[in-house]
Amino acid sequence: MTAPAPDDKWKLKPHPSIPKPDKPLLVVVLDGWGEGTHNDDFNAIHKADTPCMDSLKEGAPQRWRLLKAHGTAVGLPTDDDMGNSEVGHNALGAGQVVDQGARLCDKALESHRLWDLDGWKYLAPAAQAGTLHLIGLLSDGGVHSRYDQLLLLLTGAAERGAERLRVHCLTDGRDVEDGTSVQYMQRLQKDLATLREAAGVDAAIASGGGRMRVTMDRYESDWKIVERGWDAHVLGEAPSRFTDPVEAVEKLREPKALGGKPASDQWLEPFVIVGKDDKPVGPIEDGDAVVIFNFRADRVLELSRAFEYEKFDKFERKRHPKVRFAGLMQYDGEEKLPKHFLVPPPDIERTTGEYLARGCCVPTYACSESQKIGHVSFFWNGNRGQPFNSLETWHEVPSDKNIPFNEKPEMKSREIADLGKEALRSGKFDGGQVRLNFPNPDMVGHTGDLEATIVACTAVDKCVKELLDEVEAVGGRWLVTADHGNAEDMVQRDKKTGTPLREADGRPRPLTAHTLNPVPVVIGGPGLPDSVRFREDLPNAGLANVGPTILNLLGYEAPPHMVPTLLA
Ligand SMILES: O=C(O)[C@H](O)COP(=O)(O)O
Ligand SMILES: [Mn+2]
Ligand SMILES: [Mn+2]
Repeated sequence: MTAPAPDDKWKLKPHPSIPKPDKPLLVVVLDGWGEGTHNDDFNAIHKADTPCMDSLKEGAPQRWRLLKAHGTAVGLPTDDDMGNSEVGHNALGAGQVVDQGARLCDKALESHRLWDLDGWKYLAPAAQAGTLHLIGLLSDGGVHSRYDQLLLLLTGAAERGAERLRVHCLTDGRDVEDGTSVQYMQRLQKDLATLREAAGVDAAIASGGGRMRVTMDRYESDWKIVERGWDAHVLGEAPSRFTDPVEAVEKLREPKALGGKPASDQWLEPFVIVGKDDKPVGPIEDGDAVVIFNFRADRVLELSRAFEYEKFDKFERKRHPKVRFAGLMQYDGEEKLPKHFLVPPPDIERTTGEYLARGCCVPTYACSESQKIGHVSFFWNGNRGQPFNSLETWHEVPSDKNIPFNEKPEMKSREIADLGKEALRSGKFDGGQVRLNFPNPDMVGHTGDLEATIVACTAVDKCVKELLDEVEAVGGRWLVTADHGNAEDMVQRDKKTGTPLREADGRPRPLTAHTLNPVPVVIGGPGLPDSVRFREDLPNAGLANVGPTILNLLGYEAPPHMVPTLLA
């Protein structure tokens, strides 16, 4: 295939002092690798064997620094919001801080503008004549959804003629403390009772299940997860049927064996709520309205396809109701999926990837395993599901299916490292970028299993060492960073003192969620002129500053709309 010709619109000026490399720039994202404030037994990175990352931190202080990876630095509503992969990779790749989904939805709900937009106007007739179904993650995590937004959607719809409302809840335990599914169900039951009372509507919880087992798969890692959700939410079919949603999660959490651990909220089996007549209270029927109330794309794109497309072969839908379907946001702007949405998504334009592909015409190789391939491609390129052109190669290593990743903490890090080394050696990406994401610190961190996360961080550090050695051998350059914290803090702590919190029996209370900690960024490589180092006048730099820095490391000046480079 002939290489695309440079498009003048996307050309970048050569960097005044950093020559274009004739070898690749390696970019490594260690997913969930934060810089902890507590170097104690619950900091899996501190406890892991990490000679490579330690040496990078000690070796070249002018080429190692911390970056903000949470809150407003990555476009989230407040600085109490933890970072996450979506906003993190968006910022890294775009070199800009954009208002992210959570914030855009907050604004549209607070101003009531949401109800005047096309998305609601499309849903309204079906919401008023039929049942309005809301499907999404039930928690305050603020990573995929947020409880208060669900409540505003319910009350707003009821005020605008929706008389029958059904909520299909995925339980969390990943972005919030495990076990809180019970409280969230109780809270929703109470709020729905108030809504029934105040607005005289018929509102109820209709189905649910654990987010890692039901509905919220991503990057087509395991369509069975979506199928379980389809059966429960749409068909009203699940192995477990309950009349009471709180009892449902309590029972499904019960330890399998006497004295065993309760089941994680993340992995609860699907359930359907039935009435006294033992019939499901809220299957989805022709003429209904359906809205997914997650604002984040990756874990609801597959369910969206199942609702949106006549032609569908990923699992047997058995019945495909004719509904008016919308997302809280549009989850893929290129695929226009879903066609209808309540709030316009973040508008992430003129990203580093587009300049490099269309104007500089340098090659990019992006690789990770299924669980994070979309992070280094889709999110990195500003929520675009296709490469900009043939200069971009996206390579997915299939992840293990349907296992809690603490059972195999090395995940596919070995394969990713080997593919990265091959790409570096191949010559195919000279002058361009070899970009890798290692999911381990995050995916294993989310299980709350401290020992497994220590193994995960040790494995990843070894991979980084091998990759940097390969860059040394080929004479390239490298940048290593992360997208948010997770593994560096594996225990819930007293907010004031930082003391680890414990259960009644003294066991530490695991922290499965991301953190608000900064992340490291470090540069180097034999191809980098000795004069290149980090500037000291950007104390509040964040992930977005990595974007222009990557362009500089590739020998280009960054375009003026991006945030400042990290380089002096
Ligand atoms: O989707 C998930 O796995 C978590 O909610 C967020 O994790 P990520 O932002 O690291 O993907
Ligand atoms: Mn992440
Ligand atoms: Mn995560």
